[in-house]
Amino acid sequence: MTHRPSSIANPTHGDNSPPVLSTSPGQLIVFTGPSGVGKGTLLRALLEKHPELHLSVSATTRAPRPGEVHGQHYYFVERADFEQMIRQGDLLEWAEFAGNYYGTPVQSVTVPVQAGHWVVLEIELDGARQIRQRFPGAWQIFILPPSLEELEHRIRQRGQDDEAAITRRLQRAQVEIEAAAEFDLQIVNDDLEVALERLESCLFERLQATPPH
Ligand SMILES: Nc1nc2c(ncn2[C@@H]2O[C@H](COP(=O)(O)OP(=O)(O)O)[C@@H](O)[C@H]2O)c(=O)[nH]1
Ligand SMILES: Nc1ncnc2c1ncn2[C@@H]1O[C@H](COP(=O)(O)OP(=O)(O)O)[C@@H](O)[C@H]1O
Repeated sequence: MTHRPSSIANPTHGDNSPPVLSTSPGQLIVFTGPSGVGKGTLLRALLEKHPELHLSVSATTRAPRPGEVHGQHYYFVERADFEQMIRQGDLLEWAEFAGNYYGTPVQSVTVPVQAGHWVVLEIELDGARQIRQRFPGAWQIFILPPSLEELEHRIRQRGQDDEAAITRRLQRAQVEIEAAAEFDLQIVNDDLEVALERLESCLFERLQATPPH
């Protein structure tokens, strides 16, 4: 467990509840699921078909992977800067995952949602729980792997993480999967096309009533 400065409050750790916020006139959609399950792959395919969806860019202290671009995949920041963002209230939610901080900048959500857009967050379990408290109107989707063996296979064949990072991700995966029932919708990402079709149909059926601007 990484040292957490005592002045940094995290809503999932029993601190004062932050104010409840509205997703109107837009929509807020949260994607959660264990590392390696295929969230990024599914989201890329969804956004290609539906460029009207806005993907929120998170801040992280993780080092960039080859090909990752600052401001596009993540805002890559130092730990001290991230902790300052927390203190300043610049993050809607944040969590530590596999030894690094991850968080959603307030502006990445409030500006497009207030402009009437549909905003997608791809975040881990602690963060999804914080968003559920702050935005009761958000729609939360959990992506499941067909099995833990297939999940490990996908993380390994992606070839992006060292052995220690893989172990931390797999340990956390079991905890996250146990929380899947908390979410509004669960989708098993076995066959990618089937999962994408289910995601698309559920998403647009559910959100049709308020189309994006
Ligand atoms: N709470 C929170 N989690 C995030 C955020 N951005 C990314 N994550 C999650 O952090 C975890 C690790 O992400 P990453 O290092 O990119 O690894 P990957 O999911 O294995 O590709 C994943 O579960 C992401 O969904 C964020 O802004 N807040
Ligand atoms: N349905 C699927 N079947 C087989 N492999 C998949 C499927 N979905 C994703 N993958 C692969 O699994 C690996 C992890 O996917 P990724 O999207 O990076 O996961 P996440 O964003 O959840 O960490 C990638 O190599 C990706 O190509």
